[in-house]
Amino acid sequence: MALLTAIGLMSGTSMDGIDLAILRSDGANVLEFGPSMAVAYDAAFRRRIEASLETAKAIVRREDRPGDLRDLEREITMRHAAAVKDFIRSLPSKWQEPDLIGFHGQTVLHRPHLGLTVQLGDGALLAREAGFPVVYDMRANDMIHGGQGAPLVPAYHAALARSLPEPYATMKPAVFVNVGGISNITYVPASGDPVAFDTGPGNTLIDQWVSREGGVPYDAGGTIASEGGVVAEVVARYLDNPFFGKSGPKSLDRNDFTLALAEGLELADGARTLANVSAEAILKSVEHLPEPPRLWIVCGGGRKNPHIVGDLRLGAEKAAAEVIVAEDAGLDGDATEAEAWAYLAVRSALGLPLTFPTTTGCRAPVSGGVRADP
Ligand SMILES: Nc1ncnc2c1ncn2[C@@H]1O[C@H](COP(=O)(O)OP(=O)(O)OP(=O)(O)O)[C@@H](O)[C@H]1O
Ligand SMILES: CC(=O)N[C@H]1[C@@H]2OC[C@@H](O2)[C@@H](O)[C@@H]1O[C@H](C)C(=O)O
Repeated sequence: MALLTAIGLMSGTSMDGIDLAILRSDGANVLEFGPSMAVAYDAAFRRRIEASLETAKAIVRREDRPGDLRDLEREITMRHAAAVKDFIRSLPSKWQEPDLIGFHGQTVLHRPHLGLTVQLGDGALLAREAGFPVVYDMRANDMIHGGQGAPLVPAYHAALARSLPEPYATMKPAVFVNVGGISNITYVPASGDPVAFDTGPGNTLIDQWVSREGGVPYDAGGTIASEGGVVAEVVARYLDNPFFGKSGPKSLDRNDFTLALAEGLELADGARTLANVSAEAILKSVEHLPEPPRLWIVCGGGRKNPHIVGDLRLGAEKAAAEVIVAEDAGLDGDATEAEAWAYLAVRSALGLPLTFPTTTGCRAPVSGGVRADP
């Protein structure tokens, strides 16, 4: 089978910037990992993207670009192009000629029940600017085939699960948790298909809270939360949401959960309580899994919040499961999603499925993505 080298670009729901990674894959396994990089968005640009989520609510057809969304799409794409050029310049020579770029774009609207998902990102412009073929718009085809359009990272998690080091390789079922803006999980059994769905708020509520109440973009190292306590009634109110009672496939829009239920808390109590909400939301997913997991592998920015990981560990230990972060298994937890988009670009180029009935609810395994050549 062909071996392809791909760069993956992810700008997720946390809207904190662009993650980049490069790898070589045959579409089934990753044969070699290259370096990764992150480019942070400045605060003003992050606010502009945040504001665009409001504007995007007017979108009816996915090609609509109300207000300044067309300009913003161009700006996002040009920032990705600059990031790719910097990344390639920084790479050892053996990585400098990628076959493909996998481009996620910025999700500004996700309405799975309407079959509508919108990622701002002009793949043709990126291909021209970067000078390499681009695979983009990877969620749309899944929706056309009855899927939620998210999460897409499970195909990659399943590949990672096949190459975990001991003792983790044999600890199945294993669950990969991506604690990004929203959290999502991939359940990998010893045999059979992976099961995946979004599990609830990840970092978004914490970020919004500490930004509004404390003027900082995120609770670095969970230090703000360390000064506070969990307010159990608030956690209970969040977990009362009907979303948690539904089995998968299911996916969330960034704005499906808001700070409304946390209003009135002190800064530190709010940060601590919302970290607990993130952990409890993940633990609740066990109700919808075929069997209780033995191992949780935490990826995404939220693994750096010791309260999220600590609360998850406390809950998991009650069910005799172990919680590790990506690095414990030799993985790069900051780069996982960017790697996933590189891997998915390779699968798209080879015509392999990106999503499955058990991960997004599509009617049959389907490929996806649109290719743009320079
Ligand atoms: N040192 C840290 N301490 C605590 N939290 C952190 C730290 N670094 C990052 N984070 C959190 O992680 C978030 C970024 O996570 P990540 O990059 O996984 O999100 P994302 O790419 O938007 O993901 P997704 O697409 O899955 O929503 C930040 O907004 C912040 O809340
Ligand atoms: C529509 C959209 O962009 N969803 C994101 C978001 O962020 C996390 C979660 O919600 C997940 O469903 C998805 O991203 C990951 C990377 C995915 O598709 O696997």
